[in-house]
Amino acid sequence: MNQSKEQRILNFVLQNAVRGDPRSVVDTIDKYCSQKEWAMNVGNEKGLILDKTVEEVNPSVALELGSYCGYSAVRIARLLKAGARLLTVEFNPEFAAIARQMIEFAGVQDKVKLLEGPSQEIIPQLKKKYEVDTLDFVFLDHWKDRYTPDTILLQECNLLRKGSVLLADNVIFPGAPDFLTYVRESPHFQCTNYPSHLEYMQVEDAMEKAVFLG
Ligand SMILES: O=C(NCCc1nnc(-c2ccc3[nH]cnc3c2)[nH]1)c1cc(-c2ccc(F)cc2)cc(O)c1O
Ligand SMILES: [Mg+2]
Repeated sequence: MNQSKEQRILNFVLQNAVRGDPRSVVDTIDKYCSQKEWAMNVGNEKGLILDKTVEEVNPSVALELGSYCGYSAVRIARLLKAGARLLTVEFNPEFAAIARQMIEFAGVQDKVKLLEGPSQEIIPQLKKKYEVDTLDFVFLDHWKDRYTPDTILLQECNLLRKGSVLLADNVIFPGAPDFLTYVRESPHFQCTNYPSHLEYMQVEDAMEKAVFLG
């Protein structure tokens, strides 16, 4: 049975990147996905916005919704200080299996915990089961119609504190219009838009940063 695109991406990394070197894993995925097969990694242009935001926040506890192949989990984890951790949520078992191997190969497995399942089930478990107090940083990159309900759920579960930073991918393409309306009209969020492009394409996209005001 022939391989999935995600398996081909992983194989290309295993054969061409440097084990234990997160930067080489990220660059190798970008090389494959810009030259051979497009895939929905955040990519290097939006990846730089992600990097700057993670460096600014310098989170002790970060959450990612939508692991996919592990590209952004590796990208985030490589910037985390000693003792900091990233929880990443993936719904699709095939994607989760690929992401686990990608994270392991990059050598960031001690900083990253991949939680398999729907975000709406996992978010309410973060405090008790995963010993989270509050989240310093949340990267939203899962199904675009889940951004708003999960942002509401994070608040309901008291997982955000004054200054918690949400960063959302794809707010223009494929688009998350209800999320933009929700955070921009909410008195509890201070929003900033970062125009960019869809990964590996010349299509307009953007990221939205929403800082929780408490
Ligand atoms: O759908 C996307 N990303 C989501 C994947 C995912 N990986 N994991 C999940 C998950 C994880 C826990 C969940 N819990 C409940 N739903 C869940 C869904 N979702 C996505 C799509 C595109 C895209 C652009 C142009 C096109 F022509 C087609 C597509 C670009 C992007 O940057 C994306 O991020
Ligand atoms: Mg995305």
